[in-house]
Amino acid sequence: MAERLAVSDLRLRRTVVLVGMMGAGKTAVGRAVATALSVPFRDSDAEIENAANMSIAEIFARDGEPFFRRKEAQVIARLLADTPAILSTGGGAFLQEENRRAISGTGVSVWLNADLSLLWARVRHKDTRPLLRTPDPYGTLAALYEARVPVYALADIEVRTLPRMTIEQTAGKVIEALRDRGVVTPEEGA
Ligand SMILES: Nc1ncnc2c1ncn2[C@@H]1O[C@H](COP(=O)(O)OP(=O)(O)O)[C@@H](O)[C@H]1O
Ligand SMILES: O=C(O)C1=C[C@@H](OP(=O)(O)O)[C@@H](O)[C@H](O)C1
Ligand SMILES: [Mg+2]
Repeated sequence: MAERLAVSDLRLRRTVVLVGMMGAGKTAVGRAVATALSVPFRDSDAEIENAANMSIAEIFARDGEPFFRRKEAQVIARLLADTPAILSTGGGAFLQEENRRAISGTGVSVWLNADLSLLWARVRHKDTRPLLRTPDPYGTLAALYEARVPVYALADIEVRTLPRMTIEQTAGKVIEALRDRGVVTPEEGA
């Protein structure tokens, strides 16, 4: 009987783009998936922050959300043109049709889907997300969730993330889904 392949024997065929709400774990899980597969990890927010030498909150405050969205689209297009990698996006990226088209052209989208209660538990004590700087951050998060879920549902693959799952367990679930879809395949000769 064939032995089970180690994760390191797998090859990534296309860039995997993690999409979903703030707090779903796109950044944390994306990094863990990349580590497990020994492929590069990119995060569109981090790319924008590094290029501007400012935090996302500072960019929103100084240049506004439309400026941020233009930068985000540029970064995503640039990273999709690179060799296959794991690319975590910010929660609003997939809402833009331009980005969805670019992603479906060369990459594969994975919706990291978490319940609103879990998202809230993860983001409520952080002040790094400018869209939640409102008098009613829970109400704002809930409204964004309602509006965005139908768009995230357009992603190629959905992976549910549950409260008791560790980052590594969720990453394992993502890798399993990628194997099922042939996005990661056995390395030739492995
Ligand atoms: N099992 C888990 N899966 C994903 N994230 C988790 C998990 N447990 C805790 N977290 C934490 O949730 C927070 C939000 O995760 P993050 O990756 O920043 O989400 P996103 O990039 O989708 O906004 C981080 O502090 C992360 O470490
Ligand atoms: O949902 C959004 O519109 C945003 C999500 C953030 O990224 P995370 O989803 O990684 O928190 C960041 O891009 C920005 O604050 C806007
Ligand atoms: Mg993130």
